[in-house]
Amino acid sequence: MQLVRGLHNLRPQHRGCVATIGNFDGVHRGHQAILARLRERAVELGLPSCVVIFEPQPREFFAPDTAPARLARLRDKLDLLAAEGVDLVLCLAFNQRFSKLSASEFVDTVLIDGLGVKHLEVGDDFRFGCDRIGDFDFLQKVGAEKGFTVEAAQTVEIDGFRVSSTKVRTALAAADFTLAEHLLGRPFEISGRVLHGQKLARQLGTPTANVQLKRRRVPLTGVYLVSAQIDGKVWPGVANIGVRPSVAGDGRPHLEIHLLDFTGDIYGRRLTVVFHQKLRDEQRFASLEALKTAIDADVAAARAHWHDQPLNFRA
Ligand SMILES: Cc1cc2nc3c(=O)[nH]c(=O)nc-3n(C[C@H](O)[C@H](O)[C@H](O)COP(=O)(O)O)c2cc1C
Ligand SMILES: Nc1ncnc2c1ncn2[C@@H]1O[C@H](COP(=O)(O)OP(=O)(O)OP(=O)(O)O)[C@@H](O)[C@H]1O
Repeated sequence: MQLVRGLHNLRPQHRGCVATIGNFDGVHRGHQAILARLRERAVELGLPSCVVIFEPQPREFFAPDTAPARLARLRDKLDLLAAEGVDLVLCLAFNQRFSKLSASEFVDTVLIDGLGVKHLEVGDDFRFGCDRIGDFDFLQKVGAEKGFTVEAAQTVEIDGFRVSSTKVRTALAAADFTLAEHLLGRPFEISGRVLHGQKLARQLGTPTANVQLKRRRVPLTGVYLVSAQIDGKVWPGVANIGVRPSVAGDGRPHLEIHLLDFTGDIYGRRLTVVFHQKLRDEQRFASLEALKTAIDADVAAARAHWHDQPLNFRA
């Protein structure tokens, strides 16, 4: 899969494709259904498939303080799109100028002049352009004039509600990992590189791996039973994700994992953390001793859980 950043980096060989547009945060089962259709159309027409995404996502541009947390990093999104058989990702900078494009200008600039789109696949509720008039009917009309076809994918529902990134966030906030997995079509996970922490954890008696989080907002906080994959091997553990109110922090969220009975050095390595169950909310403790007592209890709870339910027997 090829990644092209910005219209100016498109080359003549990128013209003529089947495309879809959206945030694709989490690449959930609704997204997967659209991507399957995209793949089918690409094969039928003998053209490459292209997904147009935005960085930042439009809501992050318009309302940076209230935009929801991302479910996945850009890098994860690209990996997931590649796994869905996408040939090309066009990543457009959503900036002031871009936000002012009308639906017609968007079609001309991106779809016609940029990509030479022959077929467009969209969700039934898809809308775009500063005037928000860029919906399915509009696209069909313009497509007929400018020489591309448009198809609206049927809404993917699970248990009677539409699958959406928003719904996955709600499931995560409620620590409903079974529902999140159902919506995503895979368990919810966060991956990142292991960084050096403040080395306080050792003092607290519980060594932790600090996983780099690049964003200021996370879709879940608290203490969780987790499993972590390192170099293809899976370890049971317990993790805290949050701002660590008991220690002078930088106000940014941190993900710290204590892997049970693990002793290796994993600084700099990539860790993938799967969340299984919430133990408690993150708390502000008055002293390090109180924090240590709570963490010891979390580790004991994790030990008991993973003893009763070893990882390889988990459904
Ligand atoms: C299982 C577990 C639970 C934790 N719970 C909390 C908590 O409730 N409140 C808090 O402020 N920090 C909590 N922490 C984070 C600790 O404050 C953190 O591990 C400690 O500051 C060490 O940081 P360092 O690795 O950067 O040295 C928790 C950590 C772990 C591993
Ligand atoms: N459940 C679904 N069924 C069919 N199409 C969907 C579904 N969810 C999203 N899509 C479509 O996938 C494309 C990308 O969706 P996008 O990521 O922008 O929205 P979303 O998943 O609904 O997220 P949010 O909850 O943030 O609105 C759009 O064309 C959208 O209409």
